[in-house]
Amino acid sequence: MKEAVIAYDNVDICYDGRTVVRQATFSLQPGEILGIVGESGSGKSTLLQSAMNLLGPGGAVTQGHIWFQGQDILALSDEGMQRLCGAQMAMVFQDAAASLCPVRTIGSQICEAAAAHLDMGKEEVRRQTLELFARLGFSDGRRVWESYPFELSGGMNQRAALVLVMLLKPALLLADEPTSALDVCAQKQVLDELLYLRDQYGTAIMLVTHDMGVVSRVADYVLVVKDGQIIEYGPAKDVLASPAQAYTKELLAAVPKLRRDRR
Ligand SMILES: Nc1ncnc2c1ncn2[C@@H]1O[C@H](COP(=O)(O)OP(=O)(O)OP(=O)(O)O)[C@@H](O)[C@H]1O
Repeated sequence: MKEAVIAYDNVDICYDGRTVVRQATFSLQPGEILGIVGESGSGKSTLLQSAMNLLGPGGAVTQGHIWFQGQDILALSDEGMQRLCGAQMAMVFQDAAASLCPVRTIGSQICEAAAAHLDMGKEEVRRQTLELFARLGFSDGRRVWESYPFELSGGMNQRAALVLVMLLKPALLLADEPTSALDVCAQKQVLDELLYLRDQYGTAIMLVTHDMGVVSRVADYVLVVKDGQIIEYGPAKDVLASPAQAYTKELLAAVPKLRRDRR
């Protein structure tokens, strides 16, 4: 078995002394997509944020280890963490525009992020980005490159954020509800981009979502969190076909018809 891209080993996470995630243990191999589901406040985002040391001042991992490609990330210095973030571990959020700078074009933001992590000139970054835009079916890639985030739809901003991730080719993408704010059409395009990222670059993806339909479409494994505890974890096809926990059945009951039409 290959080394895990990321492995949580008996992890507890607290905010201001209150434990909100308990004994989390799971791992992802290269190219695997893990769907993380559970009701609001169950600890899904906290799990993602802990991998990037983004818990904020009141938050801390108080027990266990998080291993990234064999390195104990909780023991990394700030510089060590900064080297990992972006180049090897990237994150996308529900509101892509909010994570982009409002007063700079998509193109200049892609160039800046690429300059921080890639040995590539601006012209080459532009060429590769426009090539990816074209391959991913953007109808007018040049316009997107020259646009400010507010000039684009939420779906287009999310897709552009994922193209930046594709340039960086990280080993791990943390995706926090990347499709929740989008209409059905944009949702499909973003899911297709996640699959493209995984298939082309072998990126493993931790995907937080409320939507079991999204899980059924792209996830290889599913992790169900309730009140900070993992209550079910296994191959998506098994968990979706015969959930062991009543709570998972309830989540599934909210989806009228599940389709795994891409796999
Ligand atoms: N910065 C913070 N400070 C204090 N408590 C926090 C902080 N962030 C999250 N929490 C608490 O931690 C628990 C888990 O929150 P988290 O955001 O991880 O849940 P979630 O499953 O991602 O919810 P949602 O689906 O609504 O985004 C909640 O009780 C929440 O109130």
